[in-house]
Amino acid sequence: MLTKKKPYLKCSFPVFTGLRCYAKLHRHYRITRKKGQCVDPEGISLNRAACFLGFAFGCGLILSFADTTWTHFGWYMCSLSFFHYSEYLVTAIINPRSLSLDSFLLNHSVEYTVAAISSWIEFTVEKLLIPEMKQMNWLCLVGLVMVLCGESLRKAAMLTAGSNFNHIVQNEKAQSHVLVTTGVYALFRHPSYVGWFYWSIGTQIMLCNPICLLGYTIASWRFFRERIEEEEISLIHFFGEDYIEYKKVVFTGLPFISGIRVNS
Ligand SMILES: C[S@@+](CC[C@H](N)C(=O)[O-])C[C@H]1O[C@@H](n2cnc3c(N)ncnc32)[C@H](O)[C@@H]1O
Repeated sequence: MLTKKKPYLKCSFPVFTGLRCYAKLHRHYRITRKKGQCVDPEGISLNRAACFLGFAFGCGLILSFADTTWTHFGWYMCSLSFFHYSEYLVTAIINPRSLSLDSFLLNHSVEYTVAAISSWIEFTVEKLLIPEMKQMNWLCLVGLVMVLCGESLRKAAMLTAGSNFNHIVQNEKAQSHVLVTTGVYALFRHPSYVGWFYWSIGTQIMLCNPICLLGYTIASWRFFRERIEEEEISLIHFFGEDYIEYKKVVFTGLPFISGIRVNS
């Protein structure tokens, strides 16, 4: 008799592939060390990070399609792992010279890690105590749309800025650095920050996490306000009048953030 395959079993492919890659890599690393050969720690860490993200994405897919009440957490796992993986991938396309393990943005800051862990704790505690709170499908869908739009805007900004985009704000102008004012940069002065801001809030709406939603909104708003001011000092220093003119006509894109004040 033919038995129907469970749909979520199809999604287990990335999980097993991720695990197999990780195991192979670990074996290779042990053998190389045993033989006293030179190992490339950065390369090993890169592969580990990529395998880990593939594994997390696969687990997220399984949860999303399985018959469970953890579906929205599955969406969240897919969004988070895709975001970090694609940060590395797009950096590899636009600015390979700056590519490193940090391009995954996994070790962004202690605050970022604490924020992520807090959201997992809030989700689990509320799910156990008030399970119906986590079943507001329409709200989770709003969060998912915010995540998808935020992600697309951020990646569009990175692709538009090309080699002028760097995860580390530059204080010295490279010869090749030019001012970008087209595409999504004609809509917002800081499109990648706008995308990241709404993406991070969207993840908490998707998880129906009221405490983290408030915390994420305040913390990321403050973070981007400071970062934009710092970045604009450098940009004015690099591009002078051209940036001041650009600043006059294009809004930052973030609510109540106007960037550095310029006395004219
Ligand atoms: C992480 S990227 C963020 C770019 C921009 N703030 C955004 O949100 O899309 C930071 C780097 O982009 C550069 N940058 C920011 N705006 C730029 C623009 N309009 N044209 C060229 N480079 C820019 C800065 O010099 C900095 O090194």
